[in-house]
Amino acid sequence: MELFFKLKEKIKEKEVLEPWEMNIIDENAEYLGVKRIQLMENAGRAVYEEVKDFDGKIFIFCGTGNNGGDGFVVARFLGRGEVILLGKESEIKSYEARENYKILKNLSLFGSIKVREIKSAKEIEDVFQALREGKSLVIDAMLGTGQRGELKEPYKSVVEELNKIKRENKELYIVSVDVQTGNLESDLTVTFHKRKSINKGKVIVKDIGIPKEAEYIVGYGDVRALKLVRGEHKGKNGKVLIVGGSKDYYGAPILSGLSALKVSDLVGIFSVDHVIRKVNYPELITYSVEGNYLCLEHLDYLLEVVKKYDVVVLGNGLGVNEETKEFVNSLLEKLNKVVIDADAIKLIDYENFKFKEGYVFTPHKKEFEYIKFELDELESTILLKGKIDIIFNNESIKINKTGNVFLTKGGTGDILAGLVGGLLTKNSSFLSASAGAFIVGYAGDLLLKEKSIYTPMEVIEKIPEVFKIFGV
Ligand SMILES: NC(=O)C1=CN([C@@H]2O[C@H](COP(=O)(O)OP(=O)(O)OC[C@H]3O[C@@H](n4cnc5c(N)ncnc54)[C@H](O)[C@@H]3O)[C@@H](O)[C@H]2O)[C@@H](O)CC1
Ligand SMILES: [K+]
Repeated sequence: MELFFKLKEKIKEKEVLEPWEMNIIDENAEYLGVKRIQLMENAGRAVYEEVKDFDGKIFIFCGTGNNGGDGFVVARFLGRGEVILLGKESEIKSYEARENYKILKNLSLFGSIKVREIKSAKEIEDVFQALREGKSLVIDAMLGTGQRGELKEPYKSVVEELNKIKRENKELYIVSVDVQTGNLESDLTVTFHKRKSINKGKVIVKDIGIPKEAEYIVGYGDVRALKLVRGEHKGKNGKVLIVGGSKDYYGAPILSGLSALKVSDLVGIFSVDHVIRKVNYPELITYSVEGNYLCLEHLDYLLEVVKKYDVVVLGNGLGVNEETKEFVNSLLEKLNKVVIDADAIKLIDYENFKFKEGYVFTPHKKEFEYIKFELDELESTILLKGKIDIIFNNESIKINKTGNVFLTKGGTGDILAGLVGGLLTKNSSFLSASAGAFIVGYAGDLLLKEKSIYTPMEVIEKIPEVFKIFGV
């Protein structure tokens, strides 16, 4: 942890977050044990505090996601107003939002709070009419950080109509919860934790009890943020080429390859024939060259093969010969997306090396000492493996605490490198490294609950279960 604190001090804290980054932080706050319903309560209350003195009509427009959930809480605190749910109760997505909606329905018996469910904007012409005249407040709890792409109906028409009315009636105030829905022209946005990149106009940032630590821990938020196609639609993931192995080591590249297969459509292994002869998995495509170690004379063929792949995983079982060193350095000059593991880390000529953004280094403590870098120029991501893994680059840093002592055995590093390679085909270096470390550690933790000893192959076979647990 000492190194983590040292690095963290030098990496500038983010002032503004992308919506997807905030989604990860929300989920990782939950991973740390902060209940989502607590955060929703605080979020709703924070908005209420800003609007409680309003003395006109109040309409609370709520979506079926958690932004809508915040809106339900605002309504409860206000104790009055008309809640318009853009959808049906059965479409409310989370347990937390549903619970808060149920409360409103109970309260609506007493009449101060009204609740309506709509399918289309046409059904609330009377509401729009009421908004055209006199003083009123609209709480926009339609969509939050989960909104993607163009607005769909009924959101699109509701936002268009509200914008139109807003231009006609100067006494209509619109307050957005967390972020504006689409291009809604709100007067104020009350956002949570930190400012979001999509916030526009006047913004107030409110603390809702998300701990700062949630920004620095890897959790299932990272796993769920992955772009990864699973199940029957598989075929849209990437292609990974494992480059490693030598006359002395053949197991390492095979483990990397089998692990990469769990998240990729196609995995190839490029190695010396001694290794390729041992690959008896038909799922792995093989490219064989003569010799004991990979060296410069194999480079032209490799560069031809590489064209068919998205990511290279380089290093496992390569050996540390002088001729392999030239091979590694010449190869890296030509490649942009590479997981650099094991021996490759030791072979890089750091004096003449560019830390490209698409590189992920996966050293353990000893290998880490070889890497010579200036932190502010470090565009590549380093995943330093240990009891607690540290994942960092010049912009971000996190720690991962999944995993147990049995994962320090041979083989696990190869599995991690292969998995990160598979993820890197479609995801950023930092997210691939973070989620990869979490998944392999978690797979090991699941196994440890079942038995006292387990093998690397069992870790690989556990990977799909980890995805299933976290709904990926
Ligand atoms: N996750 C958490 O821990 C917390 C979340 N909070 C609130 O939850 C919000 C995020 O919640 P969600 O992730 O549920 O996201 P949203 O509330 O933004 O809802 C996302 C849903 O809306 C739909 N949608 C997405 N894009 C759309 C589009 N273009 N047109 C129409 N519908 C669209 C999709 O069905 C998607 O599932 C935050 O902005 C914040 O307000 C707060 O309650 C604080 C705690
Ligand atoms: K909103």
